[in-house]
Amino acid sequence: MVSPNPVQAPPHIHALLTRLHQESTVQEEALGPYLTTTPAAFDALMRDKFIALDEDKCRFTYQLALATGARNIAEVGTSFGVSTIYLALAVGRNVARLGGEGRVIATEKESNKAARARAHWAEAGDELVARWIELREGDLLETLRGDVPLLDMVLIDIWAPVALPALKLLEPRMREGAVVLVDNSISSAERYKELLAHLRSPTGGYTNLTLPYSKGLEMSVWHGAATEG
Ligand SMILES: C[S@@+](CC[C@H](N)C(=O)[O-])C[C@H]1O[C@@H](n2cnc3c(N)ncnc32)[C@H](O)[C@@H]1O
Repeated sequence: MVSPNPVQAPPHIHALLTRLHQESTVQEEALGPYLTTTPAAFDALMRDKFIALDEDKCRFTYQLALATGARNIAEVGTSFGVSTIYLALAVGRNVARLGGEGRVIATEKESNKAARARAHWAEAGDELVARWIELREGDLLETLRGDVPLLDMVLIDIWAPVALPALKLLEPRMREGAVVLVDNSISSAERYKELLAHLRSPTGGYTNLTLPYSKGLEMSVWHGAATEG
């Protein structure tokens, strides 16, 4: 028996998510292994690509956000905003259940991608999705420097060189027990090796597990202490 979709949302949001995942999958299959010479060439190649988090991983992320009551989530790498929709749906439900405030801090450096993401969130609707998202446009190593609430969850779905610096930037704002998810921790283990070494170090402040999704999904729990500010 196939497991039902855990995501609770009206039909137009399910239709949107199905369409966006399909577009992303078709693009990635056409892309093949992407080897480019320079970071600039890589950025140019990726400027019109989704590279969305896989649908099953998005559903897991949504479930995890509900289970942990996550109300403040940082998304490191937003692109056209697919995984963001799942995070926003979960944050909205958690705020309705637990009270208080909550938001998904989304991050995207490409302005065309940020515009497409905003259009997708508008299509999903303000009530359930758009109102829960604060998109920070620009290099996230700058945009995440200030005004970060105490975080319950961090989703890292980003080009490898930015991943560890982004996590280190956010660690002082992560609550004890915050969950960090990193996509492609098996397939990109070499590119992510510094990040994974940090997450897996016995003295790094995390307990860590590699989830056996296609290409891997790293799930780490932070046991360090957030600092004020
Ligand atoms: C793998 S995609 C994110 C996919 C998204 N999580 C989803 O499921 O739809 C990574 C995105 O991070 C963006 N990015 C890469 N480096 C960045 C940086 N330094 N600051 C902000 N965004 C960056 C890229 O432009 C790209 O759109």
